[in-house]
Amino acid sequence: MGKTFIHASKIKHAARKRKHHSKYKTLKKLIDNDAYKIEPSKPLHNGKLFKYWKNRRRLFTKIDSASIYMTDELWFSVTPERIACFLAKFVKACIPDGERILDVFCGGGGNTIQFALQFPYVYGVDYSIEHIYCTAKNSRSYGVDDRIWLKQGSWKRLVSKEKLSNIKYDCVFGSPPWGGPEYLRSDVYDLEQHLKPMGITKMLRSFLKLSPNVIMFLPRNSDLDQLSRATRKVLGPFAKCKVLYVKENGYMKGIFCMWGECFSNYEQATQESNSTELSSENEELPRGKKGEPTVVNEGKSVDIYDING
Ligand SMILES: C[S@@+](CC[C@H](N)C(=O)[O-])C[C@H]1O[C@@H](n2cnc3c(N)ncnc32)[C@H](O)[C@@H]1O
Repeated sequence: MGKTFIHASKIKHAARKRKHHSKYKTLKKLIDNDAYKIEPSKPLHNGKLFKYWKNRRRLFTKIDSASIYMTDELWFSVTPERIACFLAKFVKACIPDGERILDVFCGGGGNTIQFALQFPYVYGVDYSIEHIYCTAKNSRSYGVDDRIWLKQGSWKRLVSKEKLSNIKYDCVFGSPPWGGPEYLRSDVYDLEQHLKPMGITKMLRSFLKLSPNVIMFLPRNSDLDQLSRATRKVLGPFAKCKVLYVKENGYMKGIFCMWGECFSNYEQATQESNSTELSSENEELPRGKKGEPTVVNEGKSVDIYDING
């Protein structure tokens, strides 16, 4: 299954087998030292991360009952569990027969794990071997490491070398780096300049090489006009991007941007994707009517959901 990937439940074996390769040497060291394991009751040494640590149970609800592994970067990068769970159920509702999901920047496995709870084959890519290790460990704690395959590598390189195209993915998801917590410094987030490792147009093009169904998790202050332009440039003048503003506990967490026919009529899917109450609000809706996914211009439509938690 996915020759270029390592099965998450076999990373120890892979690290031992390829121990002469530098990245596997690092992986072996991490495994041997049980590195990055969180002691949930002990505040972190790094004071700057305290506010993230205080919210640790939002990131992984199993943090008190199972072993969770996090690097410093992951504290502010992992998708909170309720949001990741909502998205995974949403994708399942939109693509009920789907089997294979690719999570391009898998980080600590926040999204990968929730996808694996819904789909039988989930592939995670990240250029940090530490994060690949954390995803493997965390997925084990959630009992889904048998459904996850991982690959370390730079997204640009993997796509240009066509290293991932031997698998037919039903959906490609990515939560790319937003450039750290500073992403809110300006009113509008420039999706061409500040998104890593490439701007929105190139990123969309690269995702679409692998599946017609694409989702990205982007900053809440993303420039929607850039999103429209990228959509039309890559997919043609009549193409649409659905934008779902996601709130947790009344706080706007980010936006899910979706391309692909299966995401066009998602009213039904949002109802199916969340077992708790989902409410739509219009207070921060940029333009459009309450509760309706409204086309606000040629390139995008906007909706807003509050995941009560
Ligand atoms: C926002 S985090 C993803 C968090 C993840 N969704 C989760 O819930 O744990 C972004 C990830 O992208 C990875 N990354 C950054 N640049 C990359 C690149 N060029 N290729 C692959 N991964 C990259 C980082 O190592 C980081 O783990």
